[in-house]
Amino acid sequence: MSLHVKNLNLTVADGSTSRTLLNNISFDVRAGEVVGITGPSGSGKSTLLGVLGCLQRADSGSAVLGNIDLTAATSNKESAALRRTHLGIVFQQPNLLPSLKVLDQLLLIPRLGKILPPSRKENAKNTTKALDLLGSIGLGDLAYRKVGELSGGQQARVNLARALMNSPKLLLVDEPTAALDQHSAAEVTELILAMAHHYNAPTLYVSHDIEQIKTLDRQIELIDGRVQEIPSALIDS
Ligand SMILES: Nc1ncnc2c1ncn2[C@@H]1O[C@H](COP(=O)(O)OP(=O)(O)OP(=O)(O)O)[C@@H](O)[C@H]1O
Repeated sequence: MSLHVKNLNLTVADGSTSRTLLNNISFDVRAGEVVGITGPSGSGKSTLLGVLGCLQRADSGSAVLGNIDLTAATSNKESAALRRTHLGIVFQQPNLLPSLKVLDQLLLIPRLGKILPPSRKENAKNTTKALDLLGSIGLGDLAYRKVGELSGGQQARVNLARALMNSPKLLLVDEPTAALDQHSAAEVTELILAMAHHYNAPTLYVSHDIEQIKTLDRQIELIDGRVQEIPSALIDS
């Protein structure tokens, strides 16, 4: 399914005046397409991801994923349910639990929002899924290692695998490579592209790292909360 963002606006109070963070933002992302979002610091990139990730509400406009309106949630509970069922979010700070094994870190995801522990059958199914996922991102051998013992690049992969545990229909990625060297950054970006294509999930990838952004399917620039789309010919030059 594709993402259609239409006329998103968000203005917040800023002392005695107000500040427009999102200014009539409209764009589409096709299923499986990875769109890089660049722009100066403070231009609204993380705010946009926050609105699409149901972490923040826009004042007006819509973001429709397939036939699901991500901006329609009216309570935190509804927003959390949308995130659990439809969204994969990769934050810059993974906030992984260092003492947990990699596999157990992933198995926390299907438990979110549930009171009862999973049945034996559910647990077996989730474990198979998590191990498959870890295998597909090159961490199969580390499933039983503690997260805190992994390198930064490996933790970034766990962060991605965790976001994919619910087979998201939209993937939102905020500065996934900021703490990585160029080699690890390129590997993580390649994986994000591969996974977005594999899950056919429209993906937004916010970054200041122009080397990584250049490898994505398309690029959008935000300036003062407004979209400026860059034609691919310019990205190549
Ligand atoms: N709730 C809020 N109230 C007031 N100002 C806010 C609020 N949320 C964000 N801002 C401000 O809005 C601007 C946009 O923030 P945002 O984090 O979206 O920018 P960004 O483009 O992601 O920046 P960076 O590249 O530095 O991460 C910033 O100046 C920020 O301080």
